[in-house]
Amino acid sequence: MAHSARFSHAQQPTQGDLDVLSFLTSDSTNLGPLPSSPTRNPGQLQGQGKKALPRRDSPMDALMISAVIAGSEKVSRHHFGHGMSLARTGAYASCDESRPSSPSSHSPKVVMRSTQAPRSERLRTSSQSHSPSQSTSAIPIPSSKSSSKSPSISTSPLSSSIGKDRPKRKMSMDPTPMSQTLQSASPSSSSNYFHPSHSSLSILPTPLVTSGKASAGKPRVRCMARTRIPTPHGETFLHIYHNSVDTKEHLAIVIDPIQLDPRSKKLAPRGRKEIRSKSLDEIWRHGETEMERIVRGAYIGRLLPGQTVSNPSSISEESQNDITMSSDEIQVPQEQEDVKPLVRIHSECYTGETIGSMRCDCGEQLDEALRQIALPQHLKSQISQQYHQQIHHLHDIDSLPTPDPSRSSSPSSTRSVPGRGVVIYLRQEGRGIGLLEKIRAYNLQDLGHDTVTANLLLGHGADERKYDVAAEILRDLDLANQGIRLLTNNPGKVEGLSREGIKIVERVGMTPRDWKCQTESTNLNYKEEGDDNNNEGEYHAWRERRAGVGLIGAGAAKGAELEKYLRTKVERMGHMIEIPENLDNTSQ
Ligand SMILES: Nc1nc2c(ncn2[C@@H]2O[C@H](COP(=O)(O)OP(=O)(O)OP(=O)(O)O)[C@@H](O)[C@H]2O)c(=O)[nH]1
Repeated sequence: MAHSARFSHAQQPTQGDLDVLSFLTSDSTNLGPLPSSPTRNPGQLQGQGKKALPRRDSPMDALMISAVIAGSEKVSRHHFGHGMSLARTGAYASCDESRPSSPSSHSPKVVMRSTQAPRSERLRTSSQSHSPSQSTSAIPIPSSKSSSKSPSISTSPLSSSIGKDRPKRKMSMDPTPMSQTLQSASPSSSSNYFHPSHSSLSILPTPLVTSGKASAGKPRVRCMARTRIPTPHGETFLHIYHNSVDTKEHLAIVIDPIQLDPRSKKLAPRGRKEIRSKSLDEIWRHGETEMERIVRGAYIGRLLPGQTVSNPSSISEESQNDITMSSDEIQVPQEQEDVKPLVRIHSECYTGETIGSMRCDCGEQLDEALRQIALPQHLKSQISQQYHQQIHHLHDIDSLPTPDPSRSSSPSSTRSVPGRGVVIYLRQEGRGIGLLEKIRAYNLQDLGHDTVTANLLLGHGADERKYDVAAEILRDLDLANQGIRLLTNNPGKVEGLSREGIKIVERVGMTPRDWKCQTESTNLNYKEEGDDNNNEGEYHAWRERRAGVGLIGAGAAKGAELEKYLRTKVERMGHMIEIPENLDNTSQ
């Protein structure tokens, strides 16, 4: 493809272009550090010609090339080809011309040059041309006239400013867009509820919330939204966090049944506080509407059609207890201390969690963490006979998940209370090196290296994760000081969180299910010899679960909400699937 226009004289390749050019045309057997002379004149390059520069198609390490390209913020993949031609023509030449097989590469007469500036430059030009405060003429646009001149080495600062002043991309933590959008949103509004064209009223400057005492250098976090998610382990609240150090959306999956289930509320020890986000619940701006609060999830209890929202900040701890007690027909025992929330700091693992990779047990661990957090806990208590009778009326004890046996003691001195806690899901894929690098590490592992060596061979640390954001999220959920039980086998996590000021009262270990299976299996063999009450059922249940380790719940998704979701797909979106007859009339 030939470009009809040429660059003006005023344009000049950037240092990044020159770095890549120099690297790619250097002796491929000597892949040393990149040349970095800033004063090099592109004209010299042109003059050096083929004598000084080896062929571009000499064997090169593709990995190194991509590393160089990725490392230079001024170079895009499109420059790769253009840069080759620069060596001969001093301009951005067409891709065709840069091919060694191209006739033009042997004929100095045919010189085709691209007028295409780097993409970032084009974007900048375009955004400036749309900006009312900037004249579009401030950016020289290559004209077809000037391009006819030769030689066409540019002298203008074509991309000299690219990347220099560009602010680092940060994820927005400003609630303004949502507020603006919803500011004028009201059910009576005839226009589109969520359309950004809604005029905005003045938005108060909302300083980014740092939960708790902020000290210099600590990341700041804000919960942007939360919503209720039903899972096989019970209902959860998924919280989406933004922060001031990276652009990742870290998550908090809160299990706290007292927020949704009145029975759990009655069973919970008095004084138990709901696990809520301070930054989400606070008032984001004067005059924020009920709908804004509902949409971001700053409501209390369960949303129901047509419901209005109550303001969490207006409900004190005392009045929450009053709510519990006033609706109580039973006298809940007075415990000395509630069981501490169970917390798991989980690092993202696409392969383990999404495609059920059995290279790791991450998917299973996520599932197991949610399962354990949801388990009722045993609390030491003075339980009266009367309480026992009342509690059996209150709910069907057998329908609850089995309490965690590791926490049980004599039934006469304990009672079952709803489990609670949170999984902080950090987007630190591959122990912080990212998915791409983890995949490369897997290939090294296939060659016989272990996970640590594979990381090191790729130039990474064995574990590059940090826990400062997790600590701030815990602080935002008011779990930093009251003491948590941490679900992990990793001493680095205990140390990392403690260093960030999180009070850990207990470490709860996680045994891989397969190892548990093997234990069960041994027990099974032993019991099979003479004991009828063997654990065969349980053993097979464990085995079954291995089939879906990447799924939360490790089994089939089901429930009324799923049925409604499927029914809508069939009835409203034309999905080609038959609703089973027995569901046809029941789940409307
Ligand atoms: N680099 C690398 N990361 C891996 C590999 N396998 C799993 N991971 C990542 O490791 C993280 C999980 O960390 P682990 O060290 O397995 O376990 P942990 O969370 O530190 O420890 P526990 O709390 O005891 O589970 C996730 O981010 C996974 O993506 C691997 O082979 N190489």
